[in-house]
Amino acid sequence: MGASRVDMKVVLLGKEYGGKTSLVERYLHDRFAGDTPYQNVRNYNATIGAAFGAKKVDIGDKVLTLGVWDTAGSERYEAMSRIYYRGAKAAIVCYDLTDRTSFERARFWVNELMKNEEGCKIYLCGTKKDLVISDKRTREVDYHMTTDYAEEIHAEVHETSSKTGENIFELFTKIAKDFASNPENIKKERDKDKETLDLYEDNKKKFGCCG
Ligand SMILES: Nc1nc2c(ncn2[C@@H]2O[C@H](COP(=O)(O)OP(=O)(O)OP(=O)(O)O)[C@@H](O)[C@H]2O)c(=O)[nH]1
Repeated sequence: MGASRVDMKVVLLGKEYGGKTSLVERYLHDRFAGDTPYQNVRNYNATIGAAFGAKKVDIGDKVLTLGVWDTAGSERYEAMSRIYYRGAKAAIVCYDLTDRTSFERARFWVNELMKNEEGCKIYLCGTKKDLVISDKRTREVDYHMTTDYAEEIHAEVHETSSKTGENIFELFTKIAKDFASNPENIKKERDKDKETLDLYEDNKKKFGCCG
């Protein structure tokens, strides 16, 4: 595997202020910007356009490189987010457990994906779990409602906290394992490797060298 190759594309979608960037930051860099004083409800760093990061995941018998696209939740960037989910093998559709309306937005993205991106596996992700554990009254999205919906759309539900790190590593590892266990993906990987090898052999024959 080439050093810079990404094995699978993962995209994050969901309402603004829903916790996508924090999830990615916790996963890629093990940090939480919400701890800094300038981060508050009125003045958080909203994503503009989209951001990209990559990380290697060891899933036991192999190591995969995940390319993670964090999209902007603002509806102003909706058209742009559509560009970013193209070709994604997994989508983490985020909703904020303390904001009922964010689940409506999650349903919107699920419909989009089901219509346009057949090969993309959907992971529903309820964010900010620490807030609903410390103060149960703040929960606005019922867990059983989300699992019923997930069953309907053949997705799964993960509830995470970027503040504490709960379930985040597990979520991305599950995504990588699901990808690797799908024979379709393995076949595509083999075809890709074969193409590279064929090109290498062709070049060797043509130029008598190996580039
Ligand atoms: N307590 C707590 N706060 C969180 C958590 N995740 C995110 N936040 C806070 O929620 C706010 C929004 O988080 P972001 O990660 O920027 O949300 P986003 O979905 O990327 O927002 P957009 O860029 O607008 O799409 C920030 O103030 C975060 O600090 C969490 O797990 N727990």
